[in-house]
Amino acid sequence: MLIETDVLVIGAGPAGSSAAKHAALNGADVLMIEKKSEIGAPKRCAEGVSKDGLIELGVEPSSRWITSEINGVRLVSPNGTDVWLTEDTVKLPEMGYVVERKVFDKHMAMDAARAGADIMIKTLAKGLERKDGHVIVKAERMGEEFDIKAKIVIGADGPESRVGRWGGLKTAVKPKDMESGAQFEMVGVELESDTALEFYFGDVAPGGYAWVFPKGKDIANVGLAVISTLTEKSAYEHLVDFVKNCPTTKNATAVELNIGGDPVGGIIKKIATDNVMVVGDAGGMVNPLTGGGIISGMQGGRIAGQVSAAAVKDNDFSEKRLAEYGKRCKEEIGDSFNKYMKSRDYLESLSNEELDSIAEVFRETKFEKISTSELLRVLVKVSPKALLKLGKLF
Ligand SMILES: Cc1cc2nc3c(=O)[nH]c(=O)nc-3n(C[C@H](O)[C@H](O)[C@H](O)COP(=O)(O)OP(=O)(O)OC[C@H]3O[C@@H](n4cnc5c(N)ncnc54)[C@H](O)[C@@H]3O)c2cc1C
Repeated sequence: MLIETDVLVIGAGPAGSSAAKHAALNGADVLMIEKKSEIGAPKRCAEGVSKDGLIELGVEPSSRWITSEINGVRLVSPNGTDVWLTEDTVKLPEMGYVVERKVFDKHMAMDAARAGADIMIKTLAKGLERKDGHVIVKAERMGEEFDIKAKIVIGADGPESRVGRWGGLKTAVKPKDMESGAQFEMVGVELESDTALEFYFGDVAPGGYAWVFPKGKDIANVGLAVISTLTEKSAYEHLVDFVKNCPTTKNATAVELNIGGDPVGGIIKKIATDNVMVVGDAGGMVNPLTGGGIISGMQGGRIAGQVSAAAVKDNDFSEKRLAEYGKRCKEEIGDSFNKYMKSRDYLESLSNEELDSIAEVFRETKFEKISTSELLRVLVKVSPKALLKLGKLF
């Protein structure tokens, strides 16, 4: 069997669905394939998304996939000192809603289908080759093997992406830039507030942080991410210790376990070549500080969809034509990642004691509104290296 299409999207996560939707809206014939039988499940995500991000993407919030609305954060230092900030005081990425990914992802795939994209579930891409200016992708569904001929392939196949590599892109992520995440969805969580995201810093999660994201009165995603080169223990072992020792979770029960990688090294240098583009986690479109990649992946997907459809109209699928995609991703997403990368380096350099002193000072400070320069002024008071590491950002 041979299926022909203009644009083939491999992977129906948020980035893939966004790419498929925008390629279809811009006139391309689009097929999206997904290896799993249920789009969005199992999740590998704490499910936090920003309201502003959804608005910017034109996605209407829906009670079908919102589990809780968030209006603040609780930041907890290693000795338990906590700082509460509300959304009126500070704008934080990934703050707005905690969603149900298995409903959210399906909703985004439905949007792509409504825009005109075809979807094949339970369909695995196994490899690709270029032939006569096109790409032939080997695929398998329910034991049947077949070929898909496409003008452009968009690899939206997540953190363990193989599509880019098949197409000749260097998508491998260095271990120091790959966070390992482990998370329980838990019930019986004794939340201080069911409208605030909780973040825990320090040795609980070397190179990352631990989180409690509420999904109901006593339900939450409780997880953490670590950089494996900075710790002897696995993310799962850190998580078990965290849950046992954290007052919020020590009496809670897990009903789901999620394990997954999160590439936090920024967008890979080259994200498009002849006939092939990568998007979302596959292209490193993850906020290096927070590890959040839903919104940025969807933004990348929108650009990939628009550029691929325009390239189809021009009948030009060359690396040169698709370079517009890399350029726009850098301008619209990548440049903002640089400051998050520096903030992550700074955070990583702080000892437990320094984190505790910063938390103490923040607790005492009455912030009207935290501007970045105000934040730096307070940080420099307690941690002079803040100026060194972050000074040029503000
Ligand atoms: C523990 C953890 C917590 C996180 N928390 C957050 C958070 O709170 N907020 C946030 O914004 N981000 C979070 N992230 C990151 C977020 O989950 C990802 O950035 C996001 O899912 C990326 O979307 P994507 O579409 O690029 O990839 P994915 O969502 O991974 O989708 C890729 C899809 O491709 C499919 N696929 C793969 N290979 C093939 C193949 N060969 N053929 C067919 N289909 C294939 C997969 O089955 C999958 O459905 C977290 C990540 C982790 C690990």
